[in-house]
Amino acid sequence: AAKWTYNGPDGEHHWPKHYPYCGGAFQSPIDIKPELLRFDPTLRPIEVQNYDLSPNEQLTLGNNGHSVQISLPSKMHISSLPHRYTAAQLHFHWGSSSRPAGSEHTVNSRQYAAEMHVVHYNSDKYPNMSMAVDKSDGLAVLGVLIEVGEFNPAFEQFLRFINGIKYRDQRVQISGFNIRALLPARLDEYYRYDGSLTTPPCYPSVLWTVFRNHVTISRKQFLSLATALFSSHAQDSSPVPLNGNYRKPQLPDSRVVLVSFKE
Ligand SMILES: NS(=O)(=O)c1c(F)c(F)c(S(=O)(=O)CCO)c(N[C@H]2CCc3ccccc32)c1F
Ligand SMILES: [Zn+2]
Repeated sequence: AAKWTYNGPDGEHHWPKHYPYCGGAFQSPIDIKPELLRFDPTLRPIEVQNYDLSPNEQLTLGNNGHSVQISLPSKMHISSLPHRYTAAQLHFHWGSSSRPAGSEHTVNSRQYAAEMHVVHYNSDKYPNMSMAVDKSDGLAVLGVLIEVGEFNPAFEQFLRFINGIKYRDQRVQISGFNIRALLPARLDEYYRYDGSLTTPPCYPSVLWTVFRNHVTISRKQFLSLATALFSSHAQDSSPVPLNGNYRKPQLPDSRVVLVSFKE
């Protein structure tokens, strides 16, 4: 696979050269703006199962060079969609210490400090992520907007280990914790649209759910996310900081964004 970055000669404007879907339709993220919205009374609250993991379970926290990710056990799933969507991993997109604006989705052009994505695949139809990732009904991603504010104890459950994965391909085992606590309180208020992976290969395979309400992390927590990691390997002579790992909003084309709430 060709290497890709968020800036420079391999940055997002060059992605379509090696990853044609990145230049195609139904791309994510988008700017969620009023003229795209349509209230849909049939949109039910999101229901997640088995997100409250025991501390006796182990999760892999890793730096994959593009983001910090946590692998998730397959008992975790979304039960309120037409098919069962089984959790695969969660990861983040963020800005930098000098520019704490790094969410991928924007709301009325407002960019948040960061964004969390919980990636699930349609396990009713596909045996694993790899088989689902390029299918139009393959993936469902939960998006959570993150703002700097109150300290967030749930985020601390993995942030306190971040210095163990400073470099690309480093991984550590961490104890399970309540992944539901990373989500906002209200799972009944969200934006819904058909979109894509926001990284190469940008397959248009994602049913996006972006929650209306953001969560907060403290400035110290944001700075550890935004300054601890490198996209380069530990032995590389010139370390490359990992920040600003967000794709810019894509053209909505004729897409409608369904909304589960009225005001
Ligand atoms: N914003 S996003 O939700 O579109 C999205 C990412 F932004 C992102 F960085 C990753 S990744 O795996 O950490 C690195 C590049 O694939 C994935 N990973 C997905 C895509 C392919 C794949 C295969 C197995 C497990 C997870 C993923 C992703 F779905
Ligand atoms: Zn993502």
